[in-house]
Amino acid sequence: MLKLLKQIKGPENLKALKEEELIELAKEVRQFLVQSLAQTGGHLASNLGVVELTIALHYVFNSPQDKMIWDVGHQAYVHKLLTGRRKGFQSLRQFGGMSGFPKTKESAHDVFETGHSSTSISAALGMAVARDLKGEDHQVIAIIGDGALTGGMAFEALNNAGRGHTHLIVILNDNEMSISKNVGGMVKYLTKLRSSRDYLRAKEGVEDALNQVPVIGEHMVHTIKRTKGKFKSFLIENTLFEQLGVTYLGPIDGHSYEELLDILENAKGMKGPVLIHVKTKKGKGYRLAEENPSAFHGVSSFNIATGEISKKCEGKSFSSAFGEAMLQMASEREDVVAISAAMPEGTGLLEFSKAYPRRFFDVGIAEQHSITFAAGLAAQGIRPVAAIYSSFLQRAYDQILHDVCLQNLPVILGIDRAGLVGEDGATHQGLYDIAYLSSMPNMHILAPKVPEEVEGAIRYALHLNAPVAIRYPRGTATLEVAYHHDYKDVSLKTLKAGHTRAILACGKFVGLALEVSQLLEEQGESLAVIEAPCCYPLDKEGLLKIAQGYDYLFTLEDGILLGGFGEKVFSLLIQEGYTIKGHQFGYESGIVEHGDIAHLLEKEGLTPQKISVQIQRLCGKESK
Ligand SMILES: Cc1ncc(C[n+]2csc(CCOP(=O)(O)OP(=O)(O)O)c2C)c(N)n1
Ligand SMILES: CC(=O)[C@@H](O)[C@H](O)COP(=O)(O)O
Ligand SMILES: [Mg+2]
Repeated sequence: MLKLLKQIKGPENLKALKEEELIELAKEVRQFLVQSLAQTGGHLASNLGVVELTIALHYVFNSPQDKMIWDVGHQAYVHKLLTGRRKGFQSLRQFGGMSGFPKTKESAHDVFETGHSSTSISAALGMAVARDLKGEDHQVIAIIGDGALTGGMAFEALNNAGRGHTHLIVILNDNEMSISKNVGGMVKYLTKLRSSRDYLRAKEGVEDALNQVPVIGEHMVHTIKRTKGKFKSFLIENTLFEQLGVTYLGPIDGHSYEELLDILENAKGMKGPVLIHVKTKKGKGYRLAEENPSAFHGVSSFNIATGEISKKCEGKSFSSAFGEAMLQMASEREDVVAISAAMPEGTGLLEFSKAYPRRFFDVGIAEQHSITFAAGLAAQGIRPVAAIYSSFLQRAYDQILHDVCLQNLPVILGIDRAGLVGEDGATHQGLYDIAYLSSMPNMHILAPKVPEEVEGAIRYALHLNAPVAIRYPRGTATLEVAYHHDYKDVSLKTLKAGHTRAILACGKFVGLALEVSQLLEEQGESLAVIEAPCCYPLDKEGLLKIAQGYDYLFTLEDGILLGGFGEKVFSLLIQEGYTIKGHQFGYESGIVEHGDIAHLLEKEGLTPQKISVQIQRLCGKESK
């Protein structure tokens, strides 16, 4: 059982294996990944696809002297396994356990942290230039997927790399998949490269060898044998990459060690930037994942035989409510269109994409573009709704400010995964959106507290005719129907009366505020609960009434405190000449690591228990 894998405590043990043993090792790695992730959950399909590639990389290169940068980083599990972290898989993505992404603190082999897409080539180029400036001698390798290559930054980096002579290696892992099927012109181009035999021509060090190989026919595949070895890869000239100044090698079979070891060994000695096009199969080796890679992209624990997911979301998620509401809006208004940046499943827009293919736009992993594209649509009278996860929307800060808000264009942002997302960790927690959006002119931020309010929020946003962000969290939330409202107006709403003290909350955390109030009530204390359906701009009139009616005001938000909702509340009160005692509850630190949400909230002091104790203390009372 896992005879070879168990011997591997680091890349040196891998290097001690014979080439023939690598095939068996790949089997063991796949077996381990499926069994382990069936328990813990994680990013399965992408990792199953890069088993041979990662083994070959660690066989040929010397990590950590040679630097490997994993784009997105969700496919770095095999790298973790080969660099002494097998035991860490027991606690993968759990609170206090091993991260699902590369982490510099976790291992010297993780040289650059990722989580968001399309950063690897820029970082690799920076590291390669630093190496040359410092007179060092090592390799820098970026491993980027075809999905991540749809992100503009990857092209900015290639463009930059291509104009210089800095040596770096870019591995393009092409499995024709993003989370869903990959989309766009680049994908078509890669497909053409995968199948084309017209371009084949030898290049660089193999040109001499090529001259000695008889030309079999203009359109036939040239097998190029290197004098020193058995370099059988195809070298295609005039690719887009070549024209940018990056040597293109491939495409090769990413599950064949013969091809992988050969090409990696050769790429080491080449000059300038080199891109190796590697074809792989997402989900390889686990039939269910091969057949449906999207379903096994990111999973929670599952049954290996049936693929059935064990932890199901109970109740309707905010994302599904958003998807349903968008279907409804589209049926009512012809001007409504939906935009996704490579996340139609995650954002609940899959049905919309099928029902309204002409009004649905998956732009790839291109958040920046998605927003300016939406601005263009809005400028011409269309009503675009772009559904993007909170943390990925950070990519589009200036597009929202410069292209949408300054022109006051009616672009609606469906900000999914706002607040804690849990297991994906620091790179993915949606903590910053209120802080950065509320400083933008003309922007409105709505925060439905239950999925049932999402449709009302979209209707209200459409009626506003201005930039509107609707933020809602991962998963679901439930509250008694009596607390729901229909977003006909966004004035502050008192959900529960109280005297002297009030808590003002927004979004899903309104539920938490109600729990705090309940707990205090059980101790004979009162705390009024007030909801802000719109976190920004604030309902000034309503807020001034609160300042007059209570001695203490507490705010509660599922976001970072610095620049957040609470800060805006207290700052407005100060501006208006009011002083009120109180406190802001939210995330004090800008970094919240991975783990299940319950543990994270406990650590952040955001449980009913901890908040109520804190409130009592701040009011100079003992908790009972
Ligand atoms: C900026 C950003 N947007 C969206 C995502 C969500 N996301 C994670 S992996 C992924 C697909 C990546 O596809 P690819 O790079 O081809 O890797 P594969 O999963 O196919 O191995 C997406 C869209 C992200 N991590 N970062
Ligand atoms: C790696 C990545 O960024 C995505 O796969 C992300 O993990 C998806 O998150 P959800 O599971 O919340 O859709
Ligand atoms: Mg891919």
